[in-house]
Amino acid sequence: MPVIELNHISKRFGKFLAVNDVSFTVEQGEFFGFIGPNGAGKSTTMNMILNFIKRSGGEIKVLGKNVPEHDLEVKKRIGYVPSDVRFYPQLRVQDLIRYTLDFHHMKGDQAEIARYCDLFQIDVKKKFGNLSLGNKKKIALVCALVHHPELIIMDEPTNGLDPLMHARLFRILKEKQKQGVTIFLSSHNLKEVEDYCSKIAFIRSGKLIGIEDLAQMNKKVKIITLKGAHLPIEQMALIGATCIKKTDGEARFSYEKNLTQLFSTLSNLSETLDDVTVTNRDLEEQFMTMYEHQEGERL
Ligand SMILES: Nc1ncnc2c1ncn2[C@@H]1O[C@H](COP(=O)(O)OP(=O)(O)OP(=O)(O)O)[C@@H](O)[C@H]1O
Repeated sequence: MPVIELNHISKRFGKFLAVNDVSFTVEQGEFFGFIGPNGAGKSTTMNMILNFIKRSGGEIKVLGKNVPEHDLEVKKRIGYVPSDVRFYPQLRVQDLIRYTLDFHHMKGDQAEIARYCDLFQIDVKKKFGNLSLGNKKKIALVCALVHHPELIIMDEPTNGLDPLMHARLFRILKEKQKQGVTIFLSSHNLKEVEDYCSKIAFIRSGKLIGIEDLAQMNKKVKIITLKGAHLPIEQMALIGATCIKKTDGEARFSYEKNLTQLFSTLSNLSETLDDVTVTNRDLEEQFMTMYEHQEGERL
């Protein structure tokens, strides 16, 4: 069952088209990544999914319900972690957690809350305004979890978290996913997206430029590195090498075709090469390939 359905959604700020005809679907239980460079339209898209801002066009369904018609009903079933966490600074953490539960008309599972606070090393007596950036983020994470949401939407959730807290957060998220919770993660930390997401949507200048199944994506494209005094760049380009980068004594390129042809060409050149390595393309390579040469880049 789809948990998020975006159909040709767009958002204009005056004349500026921040999100342009974006459509995709997130299925129940998926760990879904949403990535793109700064200003690509990620937060704007999430703000429309959450009905924090009105869309200019298109249709949105969350948990099978039309947004904004079922706004409150849908919001009660979502946990949200904003990139910039803002709560009333005078409130103590324990009160923030209580107010979150009140909003959801829930008492909350005290043992579970204690476990989260313990895992994230949270002092519930402290005032929110006195917390560090990472500790503020942890409060937002706990508030996004305590009401047992069916969908968790996170905008840069690990910004400010130390590596231990980072690992603990993803342990909790994996547990949630096993229970059938859907996780929508927008992050510039490509390693975490690669480690945890199974599907990724790529956005650029407001437009969706691809949706990839991560397991397929990484196997499909190989990254080849050649070392040697005379590098056969022209021959490689002729047999289908792309994104060729050459530095002194080293050439690196992407290769999507049949490896047999590559290896047979390289074996004829073996005397001029010192080393050849073949690896699966990782998400960072994919990101660089997709975004390095943006046409009409907007700033
Ligand atoms: N309220 C607004 N008024 C005018 N322009 C806006 C508004 N909100 C966002 N924008 C613009 O829309 C574009 C998309 O912004 P958005 O915050 O969605 O990007 P993002 O992909 O989340 O970027 P980042 O990775 O830097 O957080 C940007 O050019 C931004 O300046």
